[in-house]
Amino acid sequence: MRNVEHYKKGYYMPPVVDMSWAYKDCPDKAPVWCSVDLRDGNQALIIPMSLDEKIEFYKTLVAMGFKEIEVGFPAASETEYEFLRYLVEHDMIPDDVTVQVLTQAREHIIRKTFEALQGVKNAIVHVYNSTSFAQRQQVFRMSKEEIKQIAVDGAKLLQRLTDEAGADYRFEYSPESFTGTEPEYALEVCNAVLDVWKPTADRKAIINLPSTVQMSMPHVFAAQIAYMSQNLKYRDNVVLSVHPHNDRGTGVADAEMALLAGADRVEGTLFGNGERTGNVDIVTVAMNMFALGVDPQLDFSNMPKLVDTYERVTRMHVHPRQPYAGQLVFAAFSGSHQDAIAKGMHFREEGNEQYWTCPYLYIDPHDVGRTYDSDVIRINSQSGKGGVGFIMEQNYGIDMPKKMREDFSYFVKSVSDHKHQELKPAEIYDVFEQNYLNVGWPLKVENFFVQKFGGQWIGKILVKADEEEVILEGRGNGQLNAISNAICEAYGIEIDNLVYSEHDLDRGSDSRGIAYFGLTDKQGRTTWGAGVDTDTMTASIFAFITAINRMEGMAQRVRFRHLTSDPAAVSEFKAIAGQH
Ligand SMILES: CC(=O)SCCNC(=O)CCNC(=O)[C@H](O)C(C)(C)COP(=O)(O)OP(=O)(O)OC[C@H]1O[C@@H](n2cnc3c(N)ncnc32)[C@H](O)[C@@H]1OP(=O)(O)O
Ligand SMILES: CC(C)C(=O)C(=O)O
Repeated sequence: MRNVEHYKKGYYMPPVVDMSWAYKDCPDKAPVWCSVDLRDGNQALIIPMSLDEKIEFYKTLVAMGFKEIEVGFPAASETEYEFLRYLVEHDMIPDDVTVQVLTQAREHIIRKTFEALQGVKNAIVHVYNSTSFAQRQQVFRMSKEEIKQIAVDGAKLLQRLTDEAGADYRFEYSPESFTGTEPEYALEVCNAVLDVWKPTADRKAIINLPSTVQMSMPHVFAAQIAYMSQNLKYRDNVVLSVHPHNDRGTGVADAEMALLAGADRVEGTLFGNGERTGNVDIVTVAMNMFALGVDPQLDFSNMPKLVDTYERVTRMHVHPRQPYAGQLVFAAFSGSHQDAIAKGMHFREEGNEQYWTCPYLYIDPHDVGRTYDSDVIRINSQSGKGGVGFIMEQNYGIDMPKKMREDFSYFVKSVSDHKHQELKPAEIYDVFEQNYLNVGWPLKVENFFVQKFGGQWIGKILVKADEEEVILEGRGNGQLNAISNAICEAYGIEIDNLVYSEHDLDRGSDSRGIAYFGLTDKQGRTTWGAGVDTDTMTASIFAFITAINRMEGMAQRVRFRHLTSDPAAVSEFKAIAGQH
């Protein structure tokens, strides 16, 4: 790459690097979650949310179980200010929910923020200033002492205004751009702020460490968090929070490793909306816990609805591959995956496994409100018999013999390949119907009857062949055998092997059955057919005729052996068969 020499590591390792947290495999309980969708997420939108949109999003967050919600930056705009006022005036802050507001460490902005807070019972006032080397050098052009003083002055003003208001607000401080700050200096600033607030067990302070811009691999961030966690003053009375962004695409890893390294709280957004590449995606972090058997204490059981609300109010889109939430994240198109999933589902249905272990599906799609039918097994030219069979069985109750599934799946594959598109269950059924079900050309069954004489069955079948109605007659040791012999003898068909099965399609007195025939000729070529009728014998004959009709060269055979029957005999047959 050109210009690589323009880059260097912009982060700082802590003076003591403790990696012992890496021996833990997973957080053992949910952290405190704080949604910053309405602030950090909102400030990153092309068109920030309107009042109504913020209200809808807020209600969604409360319903999901968020207990801490950063509702905005009240000093930023009228909408932000009005939104908080609306929540207060419409009594929309449940007792167990704390609203959080963000403010720069500047007096007039803090004052405006407090104005907006009037009447709020449970609030967190979140004050920040940037501490990084680059911001000190380029933005503020201030010394470390001067930057620390901004934080301390801001902390003092928060305390004073809270006392004046007779309120019980909690406080949060963020050394913004923490990841570009020397850890010892970040610690010094945070401890100076804590010395102002003197947090107690019943009024803890939040120290929030943001990867405002991600700069390192996640384990480095976690080492920084471990250092802060181990060296912050008043640690027992401090809630250590992280606020990862996603510039390196590892926001989730930052959050997860930080939790192992000592963080108690995570600030993030749904689906990772936020500045640039976004904030950490709380959905993924929480669902990752869920998938390891740890209750995240947030409700994602209707993910499609959540996605819909989010997309509508933010005008952002959830990527089809977004973990747990994307349109395609449970979809299996490829044959071997479908086969394994279908078998895994059967294994589970048989009551074999207490835990979710289905191959290729990390979690049960039902747990996030998705369905197997439309979300999991999806059919295109990469699909195989397992998936096609699963769709036919789940949607239409059609349980073909194994080899027939294979035959059918190649058919479906090729239709999808030629159309160059995915096939929906109804389209797959159409392919089945047109090619395998009651196919009536070149031979069409008009009617039949069978009678037993002595030990033998005599079958007569009236078929339409080449526009001619013909009666065929055969004998056999069973009813079906007599009819099939009638057809095979008439057209010189030799069958080497035969597969037959049938099952009910529906339940009830007039339920239909489906029969399947696989016929293998002397050259080893197999054709398949299915027949549906309320009468099993009729369904079987339809299936047989379909399989015959699908044999190679059958049309020529019918034409070549042009058979005729006396019209009087046909009328007589119809009359007799009609009585049966
Ligand atoms: C990483 C984050 O996401 S932090 C949150 C960022 N979010 C936002 O900024 C959205 C809302 N912000 C706003 O609407 C506006 O910035 C306002 C209303 C808060 C303030 O507006 P303004 O005063 O016009 O401008 P602006 O934010 O650019 O202020 C820059 C000045 O504040 C100083 N400043 C910036 N942040 C801070 C801070 N956290 N604490 C103290 N001073 C700060 C800058 O050094 C600069 O000082 P200077 O005027 O002496 O050069
Ligand atoms: C205000 C702070 C926490 C922030 O949004 C950031 O640093 O990303």
